[in-house]
Amino acid sequence: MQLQQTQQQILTYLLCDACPWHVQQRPQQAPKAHQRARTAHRAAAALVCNAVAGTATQSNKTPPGEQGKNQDHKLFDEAFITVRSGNGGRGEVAQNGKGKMVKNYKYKPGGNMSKMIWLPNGEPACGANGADCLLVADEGVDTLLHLHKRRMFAAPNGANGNPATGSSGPKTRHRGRPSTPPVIIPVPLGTVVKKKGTGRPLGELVHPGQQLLVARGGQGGLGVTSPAPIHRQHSAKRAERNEAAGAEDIPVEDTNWKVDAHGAPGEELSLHLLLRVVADIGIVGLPNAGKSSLLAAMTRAAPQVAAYPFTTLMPNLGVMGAGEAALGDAAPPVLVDLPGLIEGASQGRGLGRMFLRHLRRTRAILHVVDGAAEDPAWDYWCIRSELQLYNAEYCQRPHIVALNKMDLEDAHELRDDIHASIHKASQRMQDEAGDESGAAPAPPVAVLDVSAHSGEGLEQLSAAVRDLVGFVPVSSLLEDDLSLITDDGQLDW
Ligand SMILES: Nc1nc2c(ncn2[C@@H]2O[C@H](COP(=O)(O)OP(=O)(O)OP(=O)(O)O)[C@@H](O)[C@H]2O)c(=O)[nH]1
Ligand SMILES: [Mg+2]
Repeated sequence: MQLQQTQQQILTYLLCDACPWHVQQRPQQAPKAHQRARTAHRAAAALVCNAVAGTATQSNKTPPGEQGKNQDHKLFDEAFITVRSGNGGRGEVAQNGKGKMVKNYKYKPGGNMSKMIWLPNGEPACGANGADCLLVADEGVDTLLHLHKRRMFAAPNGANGNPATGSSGPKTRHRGRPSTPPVIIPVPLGTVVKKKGTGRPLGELVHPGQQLLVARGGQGGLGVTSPAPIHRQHSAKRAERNEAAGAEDIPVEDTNWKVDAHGAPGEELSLHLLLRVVADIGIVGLPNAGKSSLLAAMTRAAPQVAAYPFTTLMPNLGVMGAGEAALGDAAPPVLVDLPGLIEGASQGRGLGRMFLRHLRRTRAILHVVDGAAEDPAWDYWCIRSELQLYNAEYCQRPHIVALNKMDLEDAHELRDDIHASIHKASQRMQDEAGDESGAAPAPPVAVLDVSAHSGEGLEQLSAAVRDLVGFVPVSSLLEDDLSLITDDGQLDW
């Protein structure tokens, strides 16, 4: 209280006319300069007050509550970058069609070879095409975070046709247009690329190794030869004739042939990249239900696990059966562990809406419920309602309920009751949706007792997940289903 009063007194003094600094900084003639000085003076006053109060001045850019916090979870699925492809290299400009006399390095005294030989000029060399900029779907990249560190990607220019004109490219001549290696920007699977500003979708990368050419390198210039000297003689003679006849000669110099040697410029554009994770199964549940623990137990993924809510802040991907012998022809199911959802998630509470959109490309859902919670059926109902509110289609996808932490005694004893109440909650949701004549949410395909710690029920769960993935026909997983870009070129977000 005392401190606040002192602060207030200092501020009042510094802003009043009695403050000598303030009076000095008040020139009568320049109102704008005075305004600037006054703003600076106020800032200085606030600084002094804060220094007296012992509080550090906080940057305006970061909200006070978020200082020092890791903001990766807000940035991982969106990035803005600028790409620039290389300019085409200059084509070689040969000065005349004649060759030149050069030393014959095979000459030997006493032999029948001449010391100098005539070397005809070769075809002038073309410039190389500028390098392209490509986005490539890379399985080793999970997020767009790396694109926040580097936002500008400029590809190198093509080499000039004539190595003597300072080009750093290939030194071979007359061998066609050499190519310049492209700049490759790795992005995670499921990245949608839009043009910044217009929002026009340029494409999306959903399959490993898929490439999207976002900026094409400029074409290299052509190798050209200057017009033969005879043409120059003609124009000189014409000028002489005109002069003798007293007519004005307008020299017409044809320089167009040089234009062909110029390389085309590259292009530059700004891109908006958005990520929607590509996975077969989305793992959802309340915080601390054991979603990450189950992912770690079922796959080789090593997500962070801790006994506090919101340990997971970004989706974690895991591949079931990675490294095991190939299971027939079917691709191993990919699981994505999403951050915990809470009541009101569909309205944006917790990390809600930020992550619910990552279920967009999943085929089925693994709903993890903490079996040792106070009311597991309510937990189940709460998350199902949020999914229904966010996107009713999510609730129509097939889902498995994994009752986790069944190694704990409380949960084990009540398992039958929990099963019954979960089925009841599911039935209630279907009835409610039926009353409102909306699309009915699907009942659970299976309710399984598991424990990520003891390993109980994990085999059955893995088998059920595989069956579930097989249950959605592979043909429906073709590009059309994964694509967020509709046939008329719009983004179905
Ligand atoms: N006893 C027991 N504890 C478990 C089991 N599975 C997870 N836990 C514990 O539950 C706590 C939460 O586990 P997490 O896997 O981090 O839970 P989560 O659902 O990913 O949590 P968030 O990422 O915060 O949403 C940790 O302390 C785990 O050790 C289980 O099967 N049995
Ligand atoms: Mg987690």
